[in-house]
Amino acid sequence: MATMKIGIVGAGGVMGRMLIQAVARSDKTQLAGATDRPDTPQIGKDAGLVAGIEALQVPITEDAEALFAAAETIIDFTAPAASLAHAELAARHGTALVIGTTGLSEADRAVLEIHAAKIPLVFAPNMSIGVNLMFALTRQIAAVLDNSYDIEIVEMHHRRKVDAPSGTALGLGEAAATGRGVGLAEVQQRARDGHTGPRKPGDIGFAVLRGGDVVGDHTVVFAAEGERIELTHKASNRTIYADGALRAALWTKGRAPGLYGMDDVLGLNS
Ligand SMILES: NC(=O)C1=CN([C@@H]2O[C@H](COP(=O)(O)OP(=O)(O)OC[C@H]3O[C@@H](n4cnc5c(N)ncnc54)[C@H](OP(=O)(O)O)[C@@H]3O)[C@@H](O)[C@H]2O)C=CC1
Ligand SMILES: O=C(O)C1=N[C@H](C(=O)O)C[C@H](O)C1
Repeated sequence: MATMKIGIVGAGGVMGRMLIQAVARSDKTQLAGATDRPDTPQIGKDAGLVAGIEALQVPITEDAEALFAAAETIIDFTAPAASLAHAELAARHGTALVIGTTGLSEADRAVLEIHAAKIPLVFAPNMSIGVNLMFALTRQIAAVLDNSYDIEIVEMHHRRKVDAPSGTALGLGEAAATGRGVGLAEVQQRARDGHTGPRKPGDIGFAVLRGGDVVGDHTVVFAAEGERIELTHKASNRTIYADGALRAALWTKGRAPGLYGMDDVLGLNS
């Protein structure tokens, strides 16, 4: 069976290195190339050595144009502006794209939608199986419980994380709002401070913690008078994200253009 040629952008990042390891580990994929931001010390180094494995004879370059021309599918865990630039390149080259970057605005998502008219593009704030099941469970529970159950979403991540709430927390908020048949924008409480007054029925609240090396913890709380349901996911290893992204990349083969999520990849919609 022919292996899929995968390109990794943001190759020197924490997830970039995990993705290089995952591509090298799989017998279904080969590393077509790897890029990072110009001026980073990783440029010119071997992608395998940067990822902490054996040399792969693939240097990390700053030439994204060449990478998008050479690869069948690109995996991007970088930063919002970089992911938008990569989506434009992917659409121009007809290269499938998997984006795990979080912190994109509504306007950014609309831009992805435009590029996805030309290529299969999988975009998901969390590539793990567990969290994607938790999205579905959150939607189901929220559809059953009325506003006497207050929904709060708590997340904790490592001290390096730059966006808040996490993309996953916002995804859980979307799932809860969808279950309740409301728009998240109308009911979200992204932060509380000072004399806030009592909680409004129907609000969906967020609380964010940052510290140490926490990979990613998420809890959805449904709290009523007399009882509380809590759904919790704790990531202890980033391979769940890298393996999920690789699964998404393989899934794009022969797929029609469009903007897809991990629920499509995992068959959670059928
Ligand atoms: N969907 C999911 O399952 C998951 C999503 N994430 C998300 O992935 C993203 C990355 O996370 P993480 O790996 O921890 O972050 P890092 O900061 O470690 O890595 C990001 C990498 O992208 C590089 N980069 C930035 N701009 C560009 C550019 N224009 N071209 C090429 N490379 C660029 C950075 O370079 P430099 O350092 O020089 O700026 C860095 O190497 C975050 O948004 C995070 O929330 C993380 C885990 C799971
Ligand atoms: O930055 C991270 O590390 C993570 N980001 C994603 C998010 O914002 O939800 C996914 C995961 O929680 C790890």
